[in-house]
Amino acid sequence: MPTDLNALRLILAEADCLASPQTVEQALDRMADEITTRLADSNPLVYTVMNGGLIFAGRLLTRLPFPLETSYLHASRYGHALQGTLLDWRVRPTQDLRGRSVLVLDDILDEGHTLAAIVDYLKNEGAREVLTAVLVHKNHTRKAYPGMRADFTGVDVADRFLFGCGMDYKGYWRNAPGIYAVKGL
Ligand SMILES: O=P(O)(O)OC[C@H]1O[C@H](OP(=O)(O)OP(=O)(O)O)[C@H](O)[C@@H]1O
Ligand code: HPA
Repeated sequence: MPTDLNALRLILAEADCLASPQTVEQALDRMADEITTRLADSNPLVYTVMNGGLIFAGRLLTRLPFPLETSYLHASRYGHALQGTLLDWRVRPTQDLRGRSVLVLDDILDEGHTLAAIVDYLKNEGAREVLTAVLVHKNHTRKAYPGMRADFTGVDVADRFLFGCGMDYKGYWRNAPGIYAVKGL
């Protein structure tokens, strides 16, 4: 079936904006300051979690004024679905992690199973410390463990289905510049 582009345009037009592009910019500036304070002298290896972390990482990394290395990994639990299932590792890290400080960047901590599995994996590979940064923390009590939070968070938002700034609605609108909730979801 051909993609219904007008239906996709309507999704954005009717969505609730939970964080404006300006709010996102301010959150990125604050996160960059916090991460710089914590990691400027640690020579970190910074992993972007594909695909959702791509836009967040691109916007954050140029704000970090210290030496670091970048790489990516790909783990997916949702595909284009609105609910998560088992984590599917598509690209695992290949670098030597022994003794390294590692920072993981992703768009959202929703239930947290994705980040929890990635952190476990990186620690098992010998990382000295693994820190996490997400643009969005979704407020609810269904986390992988009670009280789970990333080390660095951009904005806390309501328990809705979100898109924009890397988060997709059925594969679309990762490119939307703010953080939006689908009407009725
Ligand atoms: O906290 P959780 O409930 O585990 O969900 C968060 C994860 O879900 C999304 O990835 P997704 O599986 O949709 O893959 P994608 O990044 O390729 O869209 C998002 O980018 C996070 O990685
Ligand atoms: O609310 C969401 N939107 C898009 N992708 C996601 N992955 C986990 N939660 C979400």
